[in-house]
Amino acid sequence: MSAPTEFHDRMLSLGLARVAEQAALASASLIGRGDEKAADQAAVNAMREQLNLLDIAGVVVIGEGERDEAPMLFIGEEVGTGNGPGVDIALDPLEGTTLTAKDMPNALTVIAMGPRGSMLHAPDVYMDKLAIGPGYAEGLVTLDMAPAERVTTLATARGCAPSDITVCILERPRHEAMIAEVRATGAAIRLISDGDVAGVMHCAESAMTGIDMYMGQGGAPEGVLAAAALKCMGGQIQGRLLFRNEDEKARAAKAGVTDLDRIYTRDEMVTQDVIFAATGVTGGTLLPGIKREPRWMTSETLLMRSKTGSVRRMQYRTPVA
Ligand SMILES: O=P(O)(O)OC[C@H]1O[C@](O)(COP(=O)(O)O)[C@@H](O)[C@@H]1O
Ligand SMILES: [Mn+2]
Repeated sequence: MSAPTEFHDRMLSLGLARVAEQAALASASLIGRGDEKAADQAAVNAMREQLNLLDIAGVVVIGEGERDEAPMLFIGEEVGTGNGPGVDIALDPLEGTTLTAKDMPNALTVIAMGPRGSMLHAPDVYMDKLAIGPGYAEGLVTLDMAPAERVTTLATARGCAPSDITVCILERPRHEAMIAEVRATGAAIRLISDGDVAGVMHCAESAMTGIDMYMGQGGAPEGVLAAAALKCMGGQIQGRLLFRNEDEKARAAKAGVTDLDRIYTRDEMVTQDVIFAATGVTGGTLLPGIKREPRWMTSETLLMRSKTGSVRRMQYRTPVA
């Protein structure tokens, strides 16, 4: 028998799915109610409660923020019973709080777990991201390329025209120039209002989602979570932290990040094998949302392991009390 402190990813994966599931079910009654904070809080509470049932000595490395701003699931919080392997946890209890409040597609609950030291301790700043799906040469497209070059390079590798490529981008004023440049190549753009973890994951399932590439600036924590997802699903992501002021640089220093200009690859953001779970809150391209019926609630969860590349879709149904 191996040591109890080893990271048993097979055994822990069902527990992780339960954490994502319960967070999603808890926020279900707040879908479309216009209250982002309440929806987020419900997911946070449920996620924390479930995490604390797991036999792990977990530390939140990507969480709700720093201790002084987040009372629960703050960065550095210890979770789990303490009886079990030491693990790092990255989570976003409700990725797409606004999507949930407005009942718009692709809100997810997201959690990843790996051995201690397996994930980049990204501070809560922005990150410039670029992602493509599996099957391409490593480093085919890079953040150093201009947006148009990324598109034409991907099209050439795929043997298609740029007009056959669809790029997913967050609709923000800061992306106006990027959007114009990508459009000038002839490529299509799927603009999303929120939810770039899902945006990146869409690249790994382009046949299902129609998305070939993701680019633009979003949350750094979401970048690490997306890297964990792609490590399981296949596909590439690069990220570069962005700092708007000295305070943000100080946060990076506090998190142990010293090289501020570095471009991180997927395997530099997530350096060891991880497990990843995401449950659909509102219905989307990758996952259906929570279904509420008079007697039942039903959820669907993607549960994935990077070690094997296995992807499970788990439907869960529970009676409504
Ligand atoms: O809204 P901003 O400041 O552009 O930030 C973008 C980030 O916010 C989100 O759209 C939503 O995140 P939350 O729902 O967790 O707040 C992320 O997917 C994305 O990375
Ligand atoms: Mn988020």
